[in-house]
Amino acid sequence: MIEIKNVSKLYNGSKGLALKETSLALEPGEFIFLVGPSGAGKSTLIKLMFREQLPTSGEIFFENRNMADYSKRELLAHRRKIGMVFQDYKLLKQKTVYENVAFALEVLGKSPKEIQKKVPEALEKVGLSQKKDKFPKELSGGEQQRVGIARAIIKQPVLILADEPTGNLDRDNALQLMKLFEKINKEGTTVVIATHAWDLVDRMQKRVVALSSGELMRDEQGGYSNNE
Ligand SMILES: Nc1ncnc2c1ncn2[C@@H]1O[C@H](COP(=O)(O)OP(=O)(O)OP(=O)(O)O)[C@@H](O)[C@H]1O
Repeated sequence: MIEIKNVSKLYNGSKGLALKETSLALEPGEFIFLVGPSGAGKSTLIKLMFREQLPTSGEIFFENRNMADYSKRELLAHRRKIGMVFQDYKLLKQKTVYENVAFALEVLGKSPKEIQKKVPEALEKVGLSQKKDKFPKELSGGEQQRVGIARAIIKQPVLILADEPTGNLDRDNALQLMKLFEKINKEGTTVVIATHAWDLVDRMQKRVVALSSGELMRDEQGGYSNNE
């Protein structure tokens, strides 16, 4: 699905490389944790996959197309295929749960009929049907992130990129969210999660890609660290 080939990233005005000659292939249907200390390059890798950033050197292929060669239209199409989930949820405060999720389809120009059908399905999937008329400030952190996930999955993305999605949640809520990501993955969506939550990574037993100072240190199935 995504092939990252020998990619380095140097941000403007920065001295050191955020990513150093990193290569990585993601297959459709995988569930991958990106782990590593602060500044390791996890968010950079996610931004490159969304094409929010371009590599300084190396290439990234999405479904066999070099992402650096995208036209404007292809870039939009790329982003439509990807659902983003953020640590701070990024919900619209003045909109209800229903309206937040509907908005993701409105901006894609979908018909009211399709929106009316799909929003309840997405809310059902994340267990928030009862809270559809609440505003974000009336929800717990875990519930707000479920709205964030409903908003991501309603586009029926092939890939979900989540940057520290459980960073603001307690352990129980965080585990429930990971289980929700697992359910979505089992239904066919590829999932990539950057996280510091080593205990959850240990518990989930998925593919773990570990970065340190921009370098890929480890890539294997299992827990957070390799000395267990
Ligand atoms: N926009 C930017 N401009 C300059 N340097 C940046 C920028 N974004 C990130 N960096 C630098 O790139 C390196 C990698 O950062 P990145 O955010 O990818 O790490 P991370 O593993 O996601 O860290 P964290 O766990 O703290 O989110 C860091 O040294 C960081 O300071």
